[in-house]
Amino acid sequence: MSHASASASPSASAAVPGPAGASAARPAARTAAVIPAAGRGVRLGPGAPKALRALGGTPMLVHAVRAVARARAVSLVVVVAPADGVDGVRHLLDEHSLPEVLVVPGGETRQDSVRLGLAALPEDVTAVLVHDAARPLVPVDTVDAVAAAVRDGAPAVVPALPVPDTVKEIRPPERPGDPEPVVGTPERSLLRAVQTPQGFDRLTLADAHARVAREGDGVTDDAGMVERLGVEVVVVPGHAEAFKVTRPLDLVLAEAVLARRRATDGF
Ligand SMILES: Nc1ccn([C@@H]2O[C@H](COP(=O)(O)OP(=O)(O)OP(=O)(O)O)[C@@H](O)[C@H]2O)c(=O)n1
Ligand SMILES: C[C@](O)(CO)[C@H](O)COP(=O)(O)O
Repeated sequence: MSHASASASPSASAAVPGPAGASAARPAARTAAVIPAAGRGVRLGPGAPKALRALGGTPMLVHAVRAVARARAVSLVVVVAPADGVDGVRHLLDEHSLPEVLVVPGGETRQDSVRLGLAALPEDVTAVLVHDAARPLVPVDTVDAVAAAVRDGAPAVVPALPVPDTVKEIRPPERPGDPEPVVGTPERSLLRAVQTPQGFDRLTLADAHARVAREGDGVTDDAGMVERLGVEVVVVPGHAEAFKVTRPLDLVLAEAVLARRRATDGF
């Protein structure tokens, strides 16, 4: 990401061959990253909001911003902060030499926060990567792979890994506390555990969010919203270190991964 100002810049244009081989002006792709960071981190346990919890002495959010900003394709980063914590997050990013990152207030759900982040993007942004602050250790190669697939024309891209466990589908028990009846075992070779950043053509993602907001329906990831539009989502390889810090044990693992990186790579 360039260290120029994050404010909107005039659209660049590139001459590209049209369908009949003629040359037509098309806006050059400008890729932004939206980082939802407005969650409380209830599953991680008591403490500061999850994105502000320390990992190797640095807030998780700062790791996540640096991880996506390292990608060459990303020219703008928007952080979606807790609505009552925008000034604090602004200050934190300034302290960590990230003044060019935009900070906007988030909403009640992840879906609301992503929608608010999208609304803050300048008009010339044509591609968007949505990345959880809670995935602070995503390798830059994964970010690059997602951005490249969008640049190559995929309207929606998810990084994902095969699922190591056998997965059961259950039916909610009739009485809370009763054992859960198993209703099926999906074919594991066809399952993928989905990570972030998820990459999108900007208009496709905005349409998907508008539709889900209208229908008042919750979906746990952005690609799931695009699927509802009937638009194809494709998978690129994810990475084991792009895991989400959700529960206390995840933080132990993240500290270990970071310590190993610092010992071997120097950061
Ligand atoms: N209202 C919300 C809820 C979540 N998120 C963000 O979405 C990402 C993935 O969500 P998750 O891991 O579920 O975070 P939390 O909602 O904070 O966790 P929990 O459900 O345990 O409270 C996180 O970076 C989180 O900050 C957000 O921006 N706004
Ligand atoms: C977007 C996501 O990280 C993809 O795995 C995930 O769906 C977020 O879910 P959560 O319910 O906010 O943990």
